[in-house]
Amino acid sequence: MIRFQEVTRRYGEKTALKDIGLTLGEAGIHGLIGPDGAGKTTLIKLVAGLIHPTEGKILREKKLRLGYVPETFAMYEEMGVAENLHFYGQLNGLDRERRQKRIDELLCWTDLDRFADRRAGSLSGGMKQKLAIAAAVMHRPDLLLLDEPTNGVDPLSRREVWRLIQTVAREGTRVLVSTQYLDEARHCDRVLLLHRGRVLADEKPQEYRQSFPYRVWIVRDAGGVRGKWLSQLRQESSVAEAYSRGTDLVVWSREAETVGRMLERWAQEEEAGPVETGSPDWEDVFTRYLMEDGEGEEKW
Ligand SMILES: Nc1ncnc2c1ncn2[C@@H]1O[C@H](COP(=O)(O)OP(=O)(O)OP(=O)(O)O)[C@@H](O)[C@H]1O
Repeated sequence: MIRFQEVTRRYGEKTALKDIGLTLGEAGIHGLIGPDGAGKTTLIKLVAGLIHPTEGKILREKKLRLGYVPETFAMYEEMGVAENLHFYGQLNGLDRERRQKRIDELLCWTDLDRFADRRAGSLSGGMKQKLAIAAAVMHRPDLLLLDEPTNGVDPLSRREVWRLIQTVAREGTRVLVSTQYLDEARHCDRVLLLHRGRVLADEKPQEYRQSFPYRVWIVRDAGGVRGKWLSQLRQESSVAEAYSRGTDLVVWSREAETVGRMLERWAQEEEAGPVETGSPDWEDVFTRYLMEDGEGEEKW
């Protein structure tokens, strides 16, 4: 277990994390979600012990073995895939026999066995991340830290990377993983939402969804009327939020009947629609917290 006690971390004048009190390291996957600059990397580096709090304390379980996958690819690009793993195994003190056995296991597990001799620098984004994860779990850590492991990875490889993370967690390694992809919350057992260096919430994914306080309306194919409707909707007291998603218009309201009837009428008049009522998606669920924190327009 790792406990943060009123931890503040500054870089010069800039406060990256403010008064953080939290406990990390439960079994399973703990996701870390927040917009650019929220403080995710700073939090992970503090857990890893790579940087230290400016104020406050971090209490860490003794003899905690950590694995760390940083935001930027940290393997030796000129070395082969298996060669990189040998190197990490050596660093972690595995003797030759145990190292070879573990590397065979990891190559097979990541489907990188066909590429064992390939230069690490020539791998695709997804394969690079799989190699980085294999190197980080070489010594079977108690806690694996991953800083945006799916950033810039194509959607199919993202699924592969999550499959690996889930296997690591099932085998008993606790995982702390940051992401900018909100829908990846569904892979986590718990999600910590960071914004401007503060923790806004730390709950199970289903709890976020269940506590969403608004009914959601979606006007499909609202292309031509979006701009006009958005400005009208934002003046309506019964509308909590209205925004465009692709060619759709999304509206949140506590008074769903009034808003629903109004949207239906508009859609008929302007030949837009259909108008549907739906459940909030991950963007709705997390944007609500940013909005309540006084920032409606912040980009994820
Ligand atoms: N070395 C540094 N010197 C000065 N400011 C920094 C430094 N590292 C981070 N910051 C600032 O601290 C804040 C938090 O940064 P951090 O990298 O932890 O956020 P993040 O959530 O990981 O964002 P990103 O997804 O952009 O990496 C940001 O405003 C950032 O500009």
